[in-house]
Amino acid sequence: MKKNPADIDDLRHEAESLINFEPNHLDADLPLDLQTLFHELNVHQIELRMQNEQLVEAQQQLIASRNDFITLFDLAPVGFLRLDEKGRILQSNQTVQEMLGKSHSELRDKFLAAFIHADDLSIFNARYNAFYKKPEGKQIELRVLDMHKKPIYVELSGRLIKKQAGASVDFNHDCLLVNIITIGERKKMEEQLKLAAKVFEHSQESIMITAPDTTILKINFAFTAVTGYKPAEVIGRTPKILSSGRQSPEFYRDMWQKINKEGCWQGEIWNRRKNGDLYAEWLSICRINDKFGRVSHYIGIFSDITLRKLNEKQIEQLAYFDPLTELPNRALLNDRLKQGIVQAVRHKLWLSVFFLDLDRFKILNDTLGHFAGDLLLQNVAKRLKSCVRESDTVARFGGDEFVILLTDFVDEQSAALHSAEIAKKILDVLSQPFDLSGNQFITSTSIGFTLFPKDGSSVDELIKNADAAMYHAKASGRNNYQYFSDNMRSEALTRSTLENDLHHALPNHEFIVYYQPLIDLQTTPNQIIGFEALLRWNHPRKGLISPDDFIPIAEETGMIVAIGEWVLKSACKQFKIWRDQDQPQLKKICVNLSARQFLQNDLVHSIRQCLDSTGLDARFLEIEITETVMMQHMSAVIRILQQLMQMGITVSLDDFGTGYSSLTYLKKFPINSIKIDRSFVRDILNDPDDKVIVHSIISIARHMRLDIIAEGIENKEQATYLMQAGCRFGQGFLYSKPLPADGLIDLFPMFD
Ligand SMILES: Nc1nc2c(ncn2[C@@H]2O[C@H](COP(=O)(O)O[C@H]3[C@@H](O)[C@H](n4cnc5c(=O)[nH]c(N)nc54)O[C@@H]3COP(=O)(O)O)[C@@H](O)[C@H]2O)c(=O)[nH]1
Repeated sequence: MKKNPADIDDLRHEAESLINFEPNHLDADLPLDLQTLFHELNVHQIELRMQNEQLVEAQQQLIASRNDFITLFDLAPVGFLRLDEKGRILQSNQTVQEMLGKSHSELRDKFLAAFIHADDLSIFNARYNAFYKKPEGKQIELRVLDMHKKPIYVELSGRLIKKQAGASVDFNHDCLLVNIITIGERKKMEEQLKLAAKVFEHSQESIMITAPDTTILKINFAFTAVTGYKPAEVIGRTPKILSSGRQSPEFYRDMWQKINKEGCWQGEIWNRRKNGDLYAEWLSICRINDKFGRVSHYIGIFSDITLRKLNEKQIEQLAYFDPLTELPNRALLNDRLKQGIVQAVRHKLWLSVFFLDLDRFKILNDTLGHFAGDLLLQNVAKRLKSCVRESDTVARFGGDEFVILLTDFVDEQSAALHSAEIAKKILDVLSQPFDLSGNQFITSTSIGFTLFPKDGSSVDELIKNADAAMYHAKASGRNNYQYFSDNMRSEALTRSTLENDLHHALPNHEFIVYYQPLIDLQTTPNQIIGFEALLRWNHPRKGLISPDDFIPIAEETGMIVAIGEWVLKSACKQFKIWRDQDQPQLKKICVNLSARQFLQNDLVHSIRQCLDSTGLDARFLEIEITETVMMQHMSAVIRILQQLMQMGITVSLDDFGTGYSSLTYLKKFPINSIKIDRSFVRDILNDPDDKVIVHSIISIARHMRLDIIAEGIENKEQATYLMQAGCRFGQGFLYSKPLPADGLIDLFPMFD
């Protein structure tokens, strides 16, 4: 029976009182020996009883602690297995049993291998022996299978238990106590960390991780590739090592303010590589907080955008700058003008727009070549820039045309005054000789300028008006400047109305082709050998408009291509009708082609198509071109003319004598006839110069075996003179004004 602590204390007191026994207290009847013996017996008995009580107590404690241990062993949050040398399970705790979904008896004497995932068995088998013998410091990671054969990641660690002397059957031999913990979460974390590490290392973006004080803790490969710095060279230092000095302290202050306020910042930054080169990076910096909301790290991620920036710059350069002169081109000029207008409106300021055209630039190009022409344009660009402020814009508008934008004038008077001064300066500077690779060249320029807001409110209007003023400068003898006037405004208005109306003329069938007969002067009576097709515009409000008034607009706007095609087709069709009316003396129909038509890609193809569709034989068609057309696009024109000639078409050179009239050109160009301009015919009877010119032209043409046609013959005397001078063909009011096709029938007997 278990004594409670109070009983034990009683006994202990009883024993102590006996131990302290003194003989004079004992029963005097008993001999002293006996009394002593009796006393000792009592003491002994009490001691025995005490020992027994203590033993019982110790046994009870042992059982309790064994039970406690078993509870602890079973319910420990980690699994325990006792394995023998072969890996057989000797004992398992409840945690393992629950993990594997097996009872103790189902596990007992089974090999642990039976519960391991097939793919991990080889690891276990290969390592168990060594693990058993010396488990210290070793772990085996593998997957065991639960009751549903689902793999669970576990880590085994162990301790060898040597057999104990006097141990129970279970422990009378060596065994391995294996500790099993599930590591599924840890594995997941490890996988994620591995993945993150791989992403970090192999990222194309450069990454740098810093401590809260911006000390660099880690960088990746891409960081080294971009900056040239290896980890050992930057870890422990701050990103200042990359600083280029290009960003201001305010820039960095704003950047850090944003990071600390919003958590992230991104933007473009210029830094310096280890080799000293500057580079541009697109950088994002993010603040990483710990669970208490304090900064734990900063992560900087950047990519090198230097090449992209260079490309962008080149593209921008190409898109907005003229490659030859490096001046802003039309697109940038438009942009600057728009901005200038906005600013001027906002601050009530005035602008001035100059339009410049070099005088006789084409002559230089043709005489000294394109290289010299390019050099001149480059030098002109430099000189123009030297005449204005840095904030003004000098742009190349195209060819030999420049536009200058002057800004920030406080009122009209100062704008007009300064513009006039600058115009004079430009005229002076550009009239100084240019040294073009050793060749001295003198040029001049014609300038027109216009003011905002007085003379125009839009970019187009301002340029158009400045251009109109420039034309007036040219017309006033070149090498001067003109300020856009109200007269010019009404001219510009008329022009823009006409341009607008011209767009509708073709679809509204407002064009008519007139024909002027070509006469053989040497036949009696003079025979009509063909016609020149001359376009008329029957404007709905203004009536008949001369081609001189609308052909230049059609040229500039490009409408001439469609209009020219229509004229060609109408003329060919009409001439075919006349030919089919049994008129064998009709040998040619002449059609004027303008410069712009020569620039279209498929001119030859379109002429061929026209002949095919009208059925007119190519030998009846004559193309008229002016010297100006020939000069502007020389090689292209020669090529096209050759192709036309191969088709059987003839070519005549119109307005001869009014342009450059270089004899070299005459030799170069494939032509069949020359037309003497009517300005020489008009005064031929009275003006000795005109006589000389006409005689010279006829003589040249004869030598070159070219036909000669004199234009603008208005009286018989002129006709007789020309005929006697050797001119075979002519046209003019003497014979007929240009008329519509049906008007010609009544005039000439051959049509009867
Ligand atoms: N690209 C194209 N140009 C064309 C076309 N149609 C005409 N034009 C060109 O327009 C210019 C003006 O032509 P137009 O007003 O028709 O004048 C022609 C004649 O009317 C005029 N002429 C003819 N005889 C006389 C005369 O005795 N006296 C006098 N004062 N004028 C006369 O000459 C013009 C013919 O010019 P040309 O072409 O040089 O032979 C003119 O340059 C036309 O070329 C077209 O469809 N496309």
